[in-house]
Amino acid sequence: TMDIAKKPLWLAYPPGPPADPVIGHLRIMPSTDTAHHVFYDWSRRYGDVMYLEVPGKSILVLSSEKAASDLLDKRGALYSDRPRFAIAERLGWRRLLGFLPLGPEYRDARKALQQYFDKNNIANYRSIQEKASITLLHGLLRDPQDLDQMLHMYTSTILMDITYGHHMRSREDPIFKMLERLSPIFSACIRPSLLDISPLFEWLPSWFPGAWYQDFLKVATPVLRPIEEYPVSLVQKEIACGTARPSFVAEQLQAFSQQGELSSEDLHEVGGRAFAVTAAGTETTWHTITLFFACMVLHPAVQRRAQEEIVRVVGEERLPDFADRDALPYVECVLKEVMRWKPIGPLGVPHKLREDDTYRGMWIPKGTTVVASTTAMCLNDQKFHEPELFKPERFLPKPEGAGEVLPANVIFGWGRRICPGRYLADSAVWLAIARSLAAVTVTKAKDENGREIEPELKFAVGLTSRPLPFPCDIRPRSEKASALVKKAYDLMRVDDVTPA
Ligand code: HEM
Repeated sequence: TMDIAKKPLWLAYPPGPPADPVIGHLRIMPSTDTAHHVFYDWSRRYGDVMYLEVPGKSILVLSSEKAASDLLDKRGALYSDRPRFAIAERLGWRRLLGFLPLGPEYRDARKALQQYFDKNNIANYRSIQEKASITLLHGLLRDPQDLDQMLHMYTSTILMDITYGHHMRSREDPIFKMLERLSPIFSACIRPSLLDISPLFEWLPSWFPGAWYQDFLKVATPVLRPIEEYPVSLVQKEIACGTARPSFVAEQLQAFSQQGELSSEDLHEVGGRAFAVTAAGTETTWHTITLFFACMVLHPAVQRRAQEEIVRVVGEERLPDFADRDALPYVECVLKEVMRWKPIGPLGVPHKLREDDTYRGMWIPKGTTVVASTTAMCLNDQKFHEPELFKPERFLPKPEGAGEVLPANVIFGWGRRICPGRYLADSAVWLAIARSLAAVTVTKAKDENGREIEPELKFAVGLTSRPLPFPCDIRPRSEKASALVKKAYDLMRVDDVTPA
């Protein structure tokens, strides 16, 4: 009501679907797993700046790059706050960078992460990624049916090493076991609940309709404590023994201890910053690579063309490396198209508006949740021809391709909140893609009668859209390729057991 009082009479709210009195769009508000599609459909009717209201919340949905950049980039000082994520808060995740409201705590944590994962620092993490990629390829050749878990292992290995200096050697690693239990928790974290409307609903019994979160919180909370605290405690011990490897946490602990004895508050802060990396980086990167494999199963001609490019440019005596990247334009197109075709962050992460604002003569009240729809931007037929189709050539320059462009913002977000892990994500995904193309060929699996199984791609959608495991057949691309992988793997194991 305060908002209405302040709104000048001559300004209207942005358009949106018809609303009911009092409850606004509550009856038609889509569930989390369909919201990206429904918002996209609505945007075709009501435009790229849409306004929705439910009790306790107003939502602005931006469906074009122009609107997202005008507001989230150019007016970043106004549009970079975060709405509250009630479930995440109850889990003790209030401090995670991605969920933190603006303020000194956010500013310091953002700065630390941004520096560590800065474009110029990413080169330092190449050998970590290369080793993880060898383990991945070796695994693909040995246990091809475990694709999904191996890809999770690949991104976890990289992030655990960079963040904690922790070497994950096997899937039995206690930290990997903890990470595996996190996935279902992440997806529940942003499910709308009565808690979004009022914290008073905290006292509802779990049998009450809509109070699903009570049972969930009971199960999830004990899973989370150790994953935030245990890896940091390992680094502390290693620092004490002088065996700590360089890592984000080691650096942070050192920085904090320069200001005096480490307090438990400091440890909590470092733990939170580190866990923010795990939480935001592991699954997103993993799901992107899973989606790549799905695309290759569905589009054998694309896979063949990318493999031919690699053989032509890199040869068969070695695996592709970061230095080859610029010489592999088609592989680059494949990576982009995987990110565009079914974006794994279908609605990005919502921002929040700090002050009343106006845009194109429309009124947007303070406190509005602002969603930049990645899905709508990726499906924009003004920018992408036949946007529903998986067509990497669209990104090749004309006349060979369509000369289309995928701005990094669309995938990695906007303004001050843009993903600080985007350079690492990009290089980890590229390496997995390029090396997998070099080492293996994926095809449709066959049933017992030898008939090909058409994989049906399904997604579990929360904050991210996770491609569910699908049947496929993974084989060495050639004898030579598999020998290369085996040799690299054996060399790495020798290095691993040889004292430095
Ligand atoms: C393909 C993989 C990835 C995708 C698609 C992705 C995408 C995103 C998006 C869309 C956002 C929200 C930006 C906004 O609010 O406008 C975000 C935030 C974030 N990402 Fe990523 N990300 C990926 C990988 C990573 C990695 C590897 C890391 C860690 C090194 C990371 C760390 C973060 C953090 C900490 C935030 C919160 C930033 C903030 O609120 O200030 N992400 N990411």
